Amino acid sequence: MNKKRIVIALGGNALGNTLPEQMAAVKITAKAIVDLIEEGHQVIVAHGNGPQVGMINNAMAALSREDSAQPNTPLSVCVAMSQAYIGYDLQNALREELWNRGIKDIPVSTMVTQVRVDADDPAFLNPSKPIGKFLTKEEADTVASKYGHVMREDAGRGYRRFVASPKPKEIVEIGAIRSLVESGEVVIACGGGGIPVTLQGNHLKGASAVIDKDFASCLLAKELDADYLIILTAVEKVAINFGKENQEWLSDLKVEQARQYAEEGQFAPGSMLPKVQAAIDFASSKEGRTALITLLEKAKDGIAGKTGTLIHK
Ligand SMILES: Nc1ncnc2c1ncn2[C@@H]1O[C@H](COP(=O)(O)OP(=O)(O)O)[C@@H](O)[C@H]1O
Ligand SMILES: NC(=O)OP(=O)(O)O
Repeated sequence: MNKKRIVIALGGNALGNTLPEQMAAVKITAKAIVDLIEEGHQVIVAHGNGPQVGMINNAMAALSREDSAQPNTPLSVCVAMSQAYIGYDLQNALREELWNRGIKDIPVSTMVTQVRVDADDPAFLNPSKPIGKFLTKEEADTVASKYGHVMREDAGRGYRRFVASPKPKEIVEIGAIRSLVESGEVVIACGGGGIPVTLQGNHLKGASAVIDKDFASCLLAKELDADYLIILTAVEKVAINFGKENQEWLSDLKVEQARQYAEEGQFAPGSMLPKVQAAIDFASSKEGRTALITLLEKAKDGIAGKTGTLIHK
C-alpha cells in the first residue's frame, strides 16, 4: 500500500480510566500506532480525555474547597492538564515502542493545542459531553445537589457529568503542528478535543467546555490534508440496529448511506454518532479522503482493508 498521511483519534479504551490503567493501556496503543509507522505511514495522534478531565476537575475542585486561597480551576485549564498528562504517557510509550523496533530516528512530541470555538455556539446552553466516572443514579443525584453539576445517563452505561461541547472552528497551533509533521515527527495534538478558547480581540479566553475529540480530529485531518481519519474505539465495526436481534455490522459505507442511517437514529448520541458524523464530514470534504472506524488492535488490518467500517464518497 502507498504511504499515507493518517490522523488517528484514540478513544477511551486506548487510555484507560485511572493512572495505572493509562500506563498499561498506552503500551498496547503504542504498538497499534507503531505498526502503521513501521509500514511507512505518517501518523498524527489525537485522543479523548473524558474520564481524565473529569478526574482532574474533581481533584482541583477538592483542592479549592480545602484551601480558600486556591480558586476553582476552569475546565479549559483542566483540559490543558489532561493534554499534558496523557501526552506525556503516550509520547513515552510511542518512543519506547519505536526504539524497541529499532526505529530511533523518528521523534515524538506533544503539542499543547488550543482550539477556537464560537462564544455564541448554542452548545454552551445545552451540555452534551459526558465526562468523568460513571455513577449510579443515587450517586449522581448527590453530586448534582452538592455541586450543581448536570448529571445524565450516558448511552445506557451509567450516570455522568455533562458539560458544554461547542464545535471546533480553528486549531490555533496548526502551523506548528504542520511544521513538525512535515519534518517527520510523530505529533500528538488536539488532545481531549483541544483546549477550548474564544477569541476576544487578541486574547484567547479559555471556555468552560470539552470539545468532542472526534470532531477536533476531523478538523485536524482536514487541515493537514490527511488521506485517512482513523477513529479507534471499543468496537471493530459500526452497526445498524446496534444491540438488537437484527444487528448488522457494516464494512463499507458510502457517505450518503451513513447520513441516512444517522438521520434514522442508528448511532447513539455521545458515543457512535459523533464518530460517524466526523467520518462523514472528513470523507465528503475532498476526493480521496477516507475514514475508518475500528478497534484499537485492528488498526493495521483496517488500513489493509481487512476489517473495520470504511466510510467514503
Ligand atoms: N451503531 C453502533 N455501532 C457500534 N457501536 C455503537 C453503536 N451505537 C453505540 N455504540 C457504542 O459506542 C461505543 C463507542 O463510543 P465511546 O465508548 O463513547 O467511544 P470512545 O472510544 O471515543 O470512548 C462502542 O463501544 C459501542 O458500545
Ligand atoms: N474530549 C473527548 O471527546 O473525550 P472522550 O473521547 O474521552 O469522550
